[in-house]
Amino acid sequence: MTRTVLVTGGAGYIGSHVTLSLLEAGYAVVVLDNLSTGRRELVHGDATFYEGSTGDRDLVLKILRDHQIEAVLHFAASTVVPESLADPMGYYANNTVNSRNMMACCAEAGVDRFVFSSTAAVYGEPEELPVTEAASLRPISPYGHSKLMTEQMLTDLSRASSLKHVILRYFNVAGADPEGRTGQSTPNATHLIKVACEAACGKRENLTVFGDDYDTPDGTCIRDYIHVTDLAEAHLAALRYLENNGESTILNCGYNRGFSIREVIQSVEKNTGRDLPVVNGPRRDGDIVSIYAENSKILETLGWKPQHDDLDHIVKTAYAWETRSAD
Ligand SMILES: NC(=O)c1ccc[n+]([C@@H]2O[C@H](COP(=O)([O-])OP(=O)(O)OC[C@H]3O[C@@H](n4cnc5c(N)ncnc54)[C@H](O)[C@@H]3O)[C@@H](O)[C@H]2O)c1
Ligand SMILES: O=c1ccn([C@@H]2O[C@H](COP(=O)(O)OP(=O)(O)O[C@H]3O[C@H](CO)[C@@H](O)[C@H](O)[C@H]3O)[C@@H](O)[C@H]2O)c(=O)[nH]1
Repeated sequence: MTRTVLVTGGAGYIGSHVTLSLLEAGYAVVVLDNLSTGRRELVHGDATFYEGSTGDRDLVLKILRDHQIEAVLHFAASTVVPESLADPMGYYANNTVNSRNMMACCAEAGVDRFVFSSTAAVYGEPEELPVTEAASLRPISPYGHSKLMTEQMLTDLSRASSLKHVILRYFNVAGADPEGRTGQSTPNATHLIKVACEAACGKRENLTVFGDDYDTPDGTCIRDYIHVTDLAEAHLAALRYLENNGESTILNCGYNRGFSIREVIQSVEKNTGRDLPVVNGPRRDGDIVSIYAENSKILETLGWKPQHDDLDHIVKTAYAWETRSAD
């Protein structure tokens, strides 16, 4: 029997990749997206699409019941760290309050598998690297807090009900489907690799490095860039884990290593053959200096086997998408 899953945020960057993987694996997919940053054309033709909000209780309950949804993969969110500093109430409304609605609807409709898109931002500045799931949780942005509050609600609900969850803490997601079927088309994107690829193909005048006086080897911030296709496979593995009665758990999604902004720029220049117009700017508020994932827990728990752990490959697939998409 075909299993049907609900993907919130399925018109977005990561949700559209996971939808592809789910369809390929034989799931039926329903997408709920309000198109605030997502694109209608990124919703796969074989998925059923609802334009609407995760905060709309009646709509969410109707979808869960009409489609006999077995699991929810909850991507829909506001995702930009600096934007969250300027608009904290908006971030708590969309990321925390609307996520509460999704969980409450699942409890009411008897949907008891929930995969949640959390973030490395819940750790704040780590005391030790690589960072494990057991590290202190001290977010430094409203975005990180809004996600941590959702993690807490989910943990409490799972204790009090039959719901089981996998919380995936993504590190910096980048790249695009190697077959070019989907990619990142977020308007006014702020993500480093996306912005660098836009600059490389002349869609932006330059790339500003936000701070080069940090206490790191080359003075710029360090992140763990994970290929979006590997992340999509982690979601499939998480779903299967819950189907096999796995216990609720929290897992880092990253590669155990970090790259500085300068290293990313070098990779973009090498793989695009373009000199990037780079400008040195001031530090950006809310930035963590250095963070990368300890990933042994996800490898052991889900049997996840990353296939795309290579910065040059990540950059090449991101650039290939950038040069074929008009936006
Ligand atoms: N991109 C990253 O590096 C990264 C890292 C860590 C965590 N995440 C998390 O992954 C998830 C997906 O991020 P993304 O990079 O694909 O961003 P995205 O902006 O491309 O996708 C988010 C999608 O959610 C939709 N959406 C937002 N609010 C909604 C609402 N109330 N109702 C219905 N739809 C709504 C948007 O229209 C969009 O399609 C988010 O939860 C984000 O916090 C992303
Ligand atoms: O034009 C740019 C864009 C970014 N950066 C820097 O590059 C690093 C990475 O920034 P960015 O790509 O914006 O990612 P983060 O702020 O680390 O946040 C991303 O990664 C988090 C997980 O680590 C997710 O939760 C967020 O949703 C996602 O936006 C930071 O030091 C930025 O200051 C620049 O110097 N110039």
